Amino acid sequence: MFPLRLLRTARRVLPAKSLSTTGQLTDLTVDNEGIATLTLQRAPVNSLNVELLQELTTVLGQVEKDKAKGLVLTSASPSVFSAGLDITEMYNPNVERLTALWTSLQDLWATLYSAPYPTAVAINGHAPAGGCMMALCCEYRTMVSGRYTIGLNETAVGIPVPEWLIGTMCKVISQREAEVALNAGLMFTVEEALKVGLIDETATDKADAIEKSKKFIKRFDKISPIAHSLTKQRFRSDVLQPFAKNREADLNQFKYVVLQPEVQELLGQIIQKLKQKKAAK
Ligand SMILES: CCCCC/C=C\C/C=C\C/C=C/C(=O)SCCNC(=O)CCNC(=O)[C@H](O)C(C)(C)COP(=O)(O)OP(=O)(O)OC[C@H]1O[C@@H](n2cnc3c(N)ncnc32)[C@H](O)[C@@H]1OP(=O)(O)O
Repeated sequence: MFPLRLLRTARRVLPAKSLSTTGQLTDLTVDNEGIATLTLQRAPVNSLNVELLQELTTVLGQVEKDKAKGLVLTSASPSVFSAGLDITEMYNPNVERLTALWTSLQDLWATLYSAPYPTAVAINGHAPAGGCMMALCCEYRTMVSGRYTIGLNETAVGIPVPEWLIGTMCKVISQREAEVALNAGLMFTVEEALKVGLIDETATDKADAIEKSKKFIKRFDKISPIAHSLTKQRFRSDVLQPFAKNREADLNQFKYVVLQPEVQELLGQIIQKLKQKKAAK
């Protein structure tokens, strides 16, 4: 049996104003064709803390409920799509908050990865770790050309990559490319990302990236929503189903790893480095 939420029967085209909302950390607008644009706006780098993760999942639920034609994800920052998980949430953490952080990340991944509507991302800047994760969940990736990087660098910050995220990456680039990159926490330049297929096309700027993303969403105008959502589900179910069974173990492993003294030391060093970099600017 398929989860009921995947049986998407019709898309509604509502006037822009009826669906648009602005949360504190995100902005949702819907154009006249019914395409939703969700913008991350947690300055300065859209790092994913508990509140941003939860707000994103709530807004995605609203996009689904309102039957938008599709979703474009982007960021309000001029040079960063998202810096990934908020490192300060993992350093000397309160364990309850650490639990909420990982549970909220799991919720966001599961909701975006299994979204029954078409999804595209306009990556307008750096997209390390959790930033790359959100991009990988979408069905189409456009990235603005420039000196930006994208990739899953978790091992570089002392965190092993969970199986569901490895699975998500291996659906997009070859297992060989993924293994080489993830084991060493390598980041890709825009050109490298295009070459390995991590992104689908480049864009000249954010407006161009959004336009290209919308063009992708419009490909589904003549496709039955049920045919689209069930086919998407079938492609992704081998990653989604084991994840659903192992959520608790995944959470426990994350907490165990993050609380190791050597990981705490590494996170402290990264925070220091980021501070020094800022001071040197
Ligand atoms: C089975 C086992 C389970 C365990 C599995 C666990 C995890 C795996 C999977 C996925 C989850 C995701 C994990 C993560 O996302 S970890 C986070 C990794 N992120 C990074 O390493 C990015 C670090 N940041 C940067 O590289 C750069 O900031 C940037 C994004 C390239 C942007 O550079 P720019 O020059 O534009 O800005 P600054 O560097 O000057 O930064 C400005 C400002 O933002 C602060 N900041 C940057 N990144 C973060 C961050 N990730 N969290 C919190 N804060 C961040 C930085 O300190 C500056 O702050 P200031 O107060 O000085 O203004």
